[in-house]
Amino acid sequence: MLALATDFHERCLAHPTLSHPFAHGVDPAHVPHLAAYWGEVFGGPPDYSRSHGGHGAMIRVHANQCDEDPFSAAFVECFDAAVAAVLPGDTELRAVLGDYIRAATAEVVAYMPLSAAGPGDPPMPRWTWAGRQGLDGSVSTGDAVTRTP
Ligand code: HEM
Repeated sequence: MLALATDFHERCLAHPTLSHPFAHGVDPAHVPHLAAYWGEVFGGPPDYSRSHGGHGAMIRVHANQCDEDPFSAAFVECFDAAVAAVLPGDTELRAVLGDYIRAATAEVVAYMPLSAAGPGDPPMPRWTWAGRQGLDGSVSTGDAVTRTP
């Protein structure tokens, strides 16, 4: 997760669209925070929830920033490229990570408008080989349910 977050963040800083939100200067702990967040989403220890306020805090970092979304496509593009550069060339892994980042980006962007209501205290999303895991343990993301857990 640290390797993925490091590669991904370098791509964001180098991207003509994504460099702007980071131009004010970035917390040096951003990459480890991102790695901890993704680690928790993919079944690792709940470090981000314990130490950084959980999913709601992550959403709030991005909330009420702007009414337009110039970022989603670039964010997904950088993530897909980082996955290809850092993780094994496994088709199923790439597919489920691709599903994940598109869903996660859509959620973050939904809170970006200046007038958007806050997220409250949502649970950390959990993703497995079978896609997003529901609070009741069910899974749901289109064809992802056919994958071997
Ligand atoms: C949609 C485009 C997005 C943009 C432009 C964006 C930009 C940013 C920026 C500027 C920061 C603050 C960095 C700092 O100063 O420390 C940040 C923090 C963060 N972002 Fe994003 N982000 C986006 C989407 C996402 C998504 C989809 C996720 C999760 C999948 C995410 C996870 C995080 C996390 C975990 C942090 C660190 C928060 C902390 O320090 O606790 N971001 N993001």
